[in-house]
Amino acid sequence: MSLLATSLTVRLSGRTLLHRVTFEARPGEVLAVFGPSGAGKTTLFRVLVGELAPIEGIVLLSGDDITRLPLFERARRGLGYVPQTPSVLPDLSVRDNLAVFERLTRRARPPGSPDALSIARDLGLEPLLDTQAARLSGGERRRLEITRALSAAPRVLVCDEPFAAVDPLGALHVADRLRALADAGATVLVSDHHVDAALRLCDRALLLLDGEVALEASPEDFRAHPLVRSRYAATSP
Ligand SMILES: Nc1ncnc2c1ncn2[C@@H]1O[C@H](COP(=O)(O)OP(=O)(O)OP(=O)(O)O)[C@@H](O)[C@H]1O
Repeated sequence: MSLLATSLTVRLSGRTLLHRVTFEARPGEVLAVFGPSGAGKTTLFRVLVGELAPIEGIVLLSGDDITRLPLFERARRGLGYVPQTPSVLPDLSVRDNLAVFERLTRRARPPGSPDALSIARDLGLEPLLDTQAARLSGGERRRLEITRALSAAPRVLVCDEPFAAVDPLGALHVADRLRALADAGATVLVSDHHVDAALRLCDRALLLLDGEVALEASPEDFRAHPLVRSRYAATSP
């Protein structure tokens, strides 16, 4: 499923947080959204998933206008979301967190899509299945949130900082899983300040500056672009 954003504009408390943001993310690809803190990445993702309404612009999912649909309705259509802020149920075990989410998001999963326990195993969570989520480290919690999102076999996955607090080896496993999801035909959006990991994973990269798309490029061109180097990251060649 493609995700098309056209001219998205968000204004809150008298400030313009997004201005005419337009891009398309296509099935089979990973699109990375980069930008300095405060550039508007989380704001953009919240608009895409239905947590925040734009004052202008539209979001199309596979050609359908979903701009006014609530988050749960978008989820039902196959739009998954890993928010930036913690979203586990702290009193439940890892296993029960996965089971509750599976019940909530039950929808026809494509044949052959991996189940929650096999994803949990791949992401190193197997020894923690009976641990209370409140006792997880930041990186372990992040891997649980990603496992949960992947277990719904989303057709579009919007992932806000998937590598946050995840150690380097864990980040490789997370990246492999996100790549596999895209290779199976899903559309994946990520935003993360782990620039190297995200650039290795993505097919295309956007740079958001002050709420506007300043650049759209291949990972190679993005890495070398003067605007990226001067305004965001001193990337290694
Ligand atoms: N509810 C709100 N009301 C007013 N301003 C807000 C609100 N939520 C966020 N902002 C502001 O919008 C701007 C963009 O925030 P956003 O969280 O989208 O940035 P970001 O690019 O995701 O940053 P980071 O990389 O630090 O996560 C920030 O300046 C933030 O202070």
